Amino acid sequence: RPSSYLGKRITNSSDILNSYDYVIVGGGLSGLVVANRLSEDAGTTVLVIEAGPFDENEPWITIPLLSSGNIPSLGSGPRGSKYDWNLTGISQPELGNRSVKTPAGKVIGGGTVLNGEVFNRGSKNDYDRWEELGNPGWDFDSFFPYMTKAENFTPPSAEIAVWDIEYNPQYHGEKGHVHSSYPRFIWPSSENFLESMRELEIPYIKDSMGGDAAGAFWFLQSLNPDDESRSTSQGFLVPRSNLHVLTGNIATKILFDAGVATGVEFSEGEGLERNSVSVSKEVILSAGALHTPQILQLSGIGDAGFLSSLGIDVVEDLPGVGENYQDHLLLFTGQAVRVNVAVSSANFTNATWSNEMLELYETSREGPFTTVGGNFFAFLPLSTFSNATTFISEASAQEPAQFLLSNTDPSIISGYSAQHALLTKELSSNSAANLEFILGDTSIIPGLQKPFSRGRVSINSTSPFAGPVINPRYLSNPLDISSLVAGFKFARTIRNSSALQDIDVVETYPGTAVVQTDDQIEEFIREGVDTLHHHGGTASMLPRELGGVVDSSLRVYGVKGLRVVDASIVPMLPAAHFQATIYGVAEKVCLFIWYKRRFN
Ligand SMILES: Cc1cc2nc3c(=O)[nH]c(=O)nc-3n(C[C@H](O)[C@H](O)[C@H](O)COP(=O)(O)OP(=O)(O)OC[C@H]3O[C@@H](n4cnc5c(N)ncnc54)[C@H](O)[C@@H]3O)c2cc1C
Repeated sequence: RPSSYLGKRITNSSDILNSYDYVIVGGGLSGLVVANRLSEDAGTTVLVIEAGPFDENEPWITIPLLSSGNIPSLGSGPRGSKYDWNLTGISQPELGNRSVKTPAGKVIGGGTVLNGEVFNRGSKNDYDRWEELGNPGWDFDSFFPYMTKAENFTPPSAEIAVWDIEYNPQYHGEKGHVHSSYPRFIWPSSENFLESMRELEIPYIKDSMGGDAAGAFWFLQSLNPDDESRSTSQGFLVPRSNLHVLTGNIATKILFDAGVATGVEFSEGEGLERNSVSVSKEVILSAGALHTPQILQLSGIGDAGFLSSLGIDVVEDLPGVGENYQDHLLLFTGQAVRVNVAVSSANFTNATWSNEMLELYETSREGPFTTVGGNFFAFLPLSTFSNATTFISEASAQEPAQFLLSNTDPSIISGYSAQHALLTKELSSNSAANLEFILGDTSIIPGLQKPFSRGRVSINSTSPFAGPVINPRYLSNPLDISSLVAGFKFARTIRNSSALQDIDVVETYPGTAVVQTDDQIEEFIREGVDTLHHHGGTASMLPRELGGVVDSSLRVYGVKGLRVVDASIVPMLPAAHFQATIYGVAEKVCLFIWYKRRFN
């Protein structure tokens, strides 16, 4: 990782130009990808405004295992640190009124500095749905080249390849700026997990990155193979004199003149001076799925009645802003297990062993610290682990509107109904995953991939420093808890496979005697389920009559000179961890921007 950005780095707002061709709000994953492409043209001026600072290459960010937060005795990495917005959602009735902490990167690189480094893509069908919802050019085949464009793939080394890790070069890019590679260490229990999948007749996928991702596979990490350190979107910050990066400043609103975005207002913090910068071509909003709707609403774009109730002048009545929120849900507490192998992640409770392994990493970049705690997982269609017919009849009997908040605009109900129909159809698919199973030697964890529940992110104050109100509405559609209950039971089936019994896998928590019946499992899930940090949908790319906020070129409806480019635009989550997809979204939008520049 570059220890610092060598281009024009600005901390004092008086040092920026009065006007730029493009101003990008948010220097996270998407913002930096767009900044890179736009500034390739030396005659184009680009400013990135980022609320957070540059990080300082702290070991709890760069060392994969330390930063993953997956081994409790090694700390929680950057989560909860000064690089985190430290947000919390509002209390959730379906979770026993628990509020869920929602980490989000407040740093150059955004979520890519905080994330768990899992780098994978969904199945073809996951993206084809985006086009089916009315977004031409976003089917898998059209979108795929942009996902690979961002990637800098390194094939598995000879020592790793002996684990049957194979790859198809056509599924990867080699010229992008985010590294994807396999760590130099394989957890010994992975072999048993691999064998247990074979035993349960789950397809083994040699390379899941090309659109066939329903099965079990080794996963890539966003990992720089040169020094086995975290690879972030900071790699896209190529030093150029026409690319300026202003840190430590919060964008407070987008400025409009007669419906055209003319600039951005920003400030170092509450009670401090507000400054502004003009823009001659476009404002690109890349503040992430939790902050983008906040900035839109503060700028007068959102549901007109709601904005007026807060005294905000309406620039465009767009009820979809902040709606259609989706997240993957993970049962982090899962089933804690104990494996009987000499080298397992349980060994980290032994400080001597842990220090030896850290030294191994520091001296030769080898050993378990190169991993994020596991190497292998499975993304499974519903029929693999449950009776899909029951789910299909329950979903078919649902009236979608009943699962949204009572004050939901009719356009959003139409959009959700269209998504609900696609989700229902997928319940019978063998090529679309419904749940993910993270297979590690301290836990077997199910994660919901195709949520039927939809939440909302909004403001309740006109202060840009107040933070968004996050109402994820987790499990508000009961189909989601049913999937997780079935997944919890299947995790026990995996554990009981003879391949895992060969290493004496024992469930240590919650324990079969304590949590046994469906009701008990359900209660256990409600008490423990957590965010998988894949927030999306809050400025969805959908037709306007389906509650959309941006069109298929990611332009905000009804105004000129403003695009949203980040996880907010994803209309339905793919069954995959999110970053590899979002890198593709940010690469793809540049095509539209270039096209407009050349031909308009
Ligand atoms: C803890 C955690 C773990 C994760 N684990 C994984 C994983 O293992 N694998 C995976 O694929 N994905 C993972 N993700 C998800 C992935 O990192 C995100 O989906 C991705 O970063 C989203 O990119 P984005 O561009 O939408 O937003 P971000 O990367 O979040 O960038 C948004 C940027 O905008 C800035 N910003 C916000 N508001 C303002 C404002 N008003 N003014 C100026 N700047 C502002 C933020 O500070 C931030 O830098 C994880 C995320 C988190 C938080």
